[in-house]
Amino acid sequence: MAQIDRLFSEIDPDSGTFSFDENVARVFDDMISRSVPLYADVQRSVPMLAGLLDHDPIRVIDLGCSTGTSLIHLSAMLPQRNLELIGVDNSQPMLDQCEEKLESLDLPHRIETVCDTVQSFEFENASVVLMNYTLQFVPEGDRPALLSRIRDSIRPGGFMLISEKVAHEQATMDDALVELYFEYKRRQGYSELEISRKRDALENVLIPLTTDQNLELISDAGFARAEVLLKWFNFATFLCRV
Ligand SMILES: Nc1ncnc2c1ncn2[C@@H]1O[C@H](C[S@+](CC[C@H]([NH3+])C(=O)[O-])CC(=O)[O-])[C@@H](O)[C@H]1O
Ligand SMILES: O=C(O)C(=O)Cc1ccccc1
Repeated sequence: MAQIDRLFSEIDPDSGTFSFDENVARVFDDMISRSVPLYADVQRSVPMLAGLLDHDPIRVIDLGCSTGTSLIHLSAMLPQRNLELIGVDNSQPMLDQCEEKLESLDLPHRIETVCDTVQSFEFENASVVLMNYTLQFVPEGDRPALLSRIRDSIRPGGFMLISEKVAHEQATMDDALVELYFEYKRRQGYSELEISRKRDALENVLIPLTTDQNLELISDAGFARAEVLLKWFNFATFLCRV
């Protein structure tokens, strides 16, 4: 079980730049569910959308799988389907938490995890590629080639589901959306100190693009259709079909 996220609550001279280390991994499930609006809805949408496919097997690659939440949902919600579930993450501490969760559950499918970067991991024949809140951590210059590789790996009928924190092209509107997001975090029990320290730690680590920039990248990668499936102020989920 993830511990309560109090990572940024005390002044700690060691913590500067955000990274997916042991300290983050230990609290990650609590951190992401309290920090990402619509997170539970995105997770629920994964088996709903994958379950619509007539692929057999349904092969799902989760890029930036963290503690395996989406893959676990898929297995639990689609017990009768033939699923191949593969999670990729370059943080071993996150994958250790994932393994711990998998050991405590009795799931109907095997979930394979791979410690690698999404830029170098090679995969093919995917029904579904998930990339929820992960592209924002990939250097901007690497994003076009990664999206093209994902596009080329997806079988006819399949899709990519991608969620991102998004920026607004207009600075005043962007400031307003960020303030609304900080209000959301206050309602989730985070203090001013925790909010501002995490904002500083994420600077130059989490680099959001605008909704239109993301749609353009997705289209340039060769996806036939992309639509905004869910949106909460500065968070968006894109359904991208081949
Ligand atoms: N280049 C990279 N290569 C591989 N993994 C990476 C890379 N950069 C970051 N990661 C990994 O991407 C994950 C991002 S979290 C995803 C949540 C999950 N999808 C969820 O739906 O619960 C989102 C967040 O923390 O905001 C972390 O586990 C990183 O280690
Ligand atoms: O907390 C934030 O500011 C976020 O953008 C969400 C988040 C969630 C988990 C790790 C990093 C960022």
